[in-house]
Amino acid sequence: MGGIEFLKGHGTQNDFVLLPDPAGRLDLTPERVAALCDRQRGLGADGVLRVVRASALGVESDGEWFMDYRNADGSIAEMCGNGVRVFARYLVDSGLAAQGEFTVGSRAGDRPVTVHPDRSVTVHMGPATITGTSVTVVAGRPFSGVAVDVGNPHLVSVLNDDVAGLDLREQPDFDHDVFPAGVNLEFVNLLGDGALRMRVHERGVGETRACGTGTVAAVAAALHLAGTDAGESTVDIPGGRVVVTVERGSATLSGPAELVARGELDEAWWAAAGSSAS
Ligand SMILES: N[C@@H](CCC[C@H](N)C(=O)O)C(=O)O
Repeated sequence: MGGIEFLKGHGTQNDFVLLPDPAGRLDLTPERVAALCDRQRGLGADGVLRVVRASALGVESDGEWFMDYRNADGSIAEMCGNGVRVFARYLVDSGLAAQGEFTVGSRAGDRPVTVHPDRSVTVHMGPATITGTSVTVVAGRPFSGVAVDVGNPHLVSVLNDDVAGLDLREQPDFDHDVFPAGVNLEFVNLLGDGALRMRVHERGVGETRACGTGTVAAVAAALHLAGTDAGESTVDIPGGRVVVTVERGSATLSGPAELVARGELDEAWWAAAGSSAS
């Protein structure tokens, strides 16, 4: 077997290892994902994007390519908004898709994307659905929030205090009856004129510097609390800025997507990573 190709990329500093695997041959175990994403014993990333043909997985999609997304802990998630942008960037830069509009398959369904000449990418994120309310507890402090489904689960809490003051190093508590499969937790300040500032604690990762589905959830929740279901916002996250539009039944996410490096994984490391925390 030849070496296993990888790339490293990020969207507003939500960073990913990309594994081109058109025919779906890689044995991508949770252990290998966790080892790749480990910032000491691996390459380091918030998640892995396996680039595989939808037909190779037998997945129904209008797009040729399927984003097989994994969280840093090895768990599988339905959708990753920043990941789709980086995935689309890779397809265009590698000549696997033409710049402009095309569709990427994901576990949450097809996601039409537009890759712009300035290297930014817009993703049609599907509906952001308000599903109720719940509470999260951060370092002993309860915060009520709005639950939002963006293909994956979110709980958005709007704070009066600056979100910069939150300690998100530990997993915040949440209601496991409401979120049996876990939840991404967004903490938001309203900046006026619809602009938001956000920090996020991601399911399966921990605090990250950006979360695309999280920014869509945050805007949908802010609009809901303001008594409406449509609007456009900038969202400032630690890793940069994205623009989100929400309409009834659909949302878009626009922001940068960069590729940083490409190389080959060491075969002995890959083999050992499949079985234990090497
Ligand atoms: N960073 C992503 C979301 C990745 C999945 C999430 N951690 C989950 O488990 O649902 C994004 O940009 O949307």
